[in-house]
Amino acid sequence: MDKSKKIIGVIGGGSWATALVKILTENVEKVYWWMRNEEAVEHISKYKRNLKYLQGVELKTEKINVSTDLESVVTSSDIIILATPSAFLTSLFQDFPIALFEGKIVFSAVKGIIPEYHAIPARFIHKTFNTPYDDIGIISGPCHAEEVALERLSYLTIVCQDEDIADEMADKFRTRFIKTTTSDDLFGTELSAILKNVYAIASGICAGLGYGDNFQAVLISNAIQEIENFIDEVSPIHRDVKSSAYLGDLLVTAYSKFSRNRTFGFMIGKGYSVKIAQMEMDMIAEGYYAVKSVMEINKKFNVEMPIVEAVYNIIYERISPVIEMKILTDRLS
Ligand SMILES: NC(=O)C1=CN([C@@H]2O[C@H](COP(=O)(O)OP(=O)(O)OC[C@H]3O[C@@H](n4cnc5c(N)ncnc54)[C@H](O)[C@@H]3O)[C@@H](O)[C@H]2O)C=CC1
Ligand SMILES: O=C(CO)COP(=O)(O)O
Repeated sequence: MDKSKKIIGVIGGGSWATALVKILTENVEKVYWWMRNEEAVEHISKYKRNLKYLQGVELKTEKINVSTDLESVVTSSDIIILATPSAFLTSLFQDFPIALFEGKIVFSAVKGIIPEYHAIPARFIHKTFNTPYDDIGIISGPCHAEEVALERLSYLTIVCQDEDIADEMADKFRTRFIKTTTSDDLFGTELSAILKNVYAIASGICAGLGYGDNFQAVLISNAIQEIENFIDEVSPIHRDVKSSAYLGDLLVTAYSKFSRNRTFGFMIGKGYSVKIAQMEMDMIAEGYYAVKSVMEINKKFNVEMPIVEAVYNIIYERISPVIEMKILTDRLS
């Protein structure tokens, strides 16, 4: 098939899916787009805007085929991009005729762990759709949907072990406000993108507790070391964690006012309960689920991860953030 003719389908109706559709319609003639909410579909068709997410973005609806029919979006597309929060993936595909995924390339833009299996999206895709790892890709940052909406210059890292597929997707996402780089580090990039959400929660908690910039710098320096130690242990290949997909994504999430994970952590640092913080945000902080799964996965690898442990203890063991962060300060260097 002519590379440029491959049709893309985006699965998800939130901010990130909306941003990805916006970018794609700069380059391609047709994008299929699935979302759950019929009202949101009608709103897009009528007003060219997503009802609840990135409402400021005027979408090129003449290029978008949006619907709530998941089977038809998958069937119509050659490349499927998953862009829902990780916690909804299992139920979404529970009764789906998996054979429809045969021969499809599947990308994940999800930065979370599927909680039921403690599985990263690449593994979920491989196991659920029988997609070979060479046909699985990752779209990573550093990139916040809100800045894409504003067309502020952003960089995406497109990851696939098959170099041709990575190049092809990088072409489709390159626009006047998006630069793209490629990588073949499927597992390392994905794990790093998941872990940085936990560190962004830690950063938010510390900011909420009143720790200053000096401490934040130490926290994030230690965080990138935890990331490096963990991903090198789980997926030992040569990589440079100073690259944007690792360190850059950590920095943007830990410091940006747009980060849901940081905001969630900030509220906890300010004394909100986990439940109230989640209700207040009305958006998903992936790190909430990820920290539990990382603790579980790490039982096998035994990497020293004091920041992950601190966030877990605060969120799941209900240990006071003041006490837990005080203990953490003695474990950082
Ligand atoms: N927003 C961003 O800047 C970026 C987000 N991501 C990742 O993209 C993924 C999606 O995040 P966002 O779009 O930002 O989330 P969001 O919080 O903006 O939207 C959540 C979406 O989940 C949907 N949803 C809620 N309950 C559902 C259910 N039971 N079943 C199916 N869908 C349900 C909502 O309708 C909405 O479409 C996450 O893994 C996130 O880490 C990755 C890079 C950037
Ligand atoms: O992954 C992101 C930026 O690269 C988005 O992070 P948040 O989910 O914390 O907003």
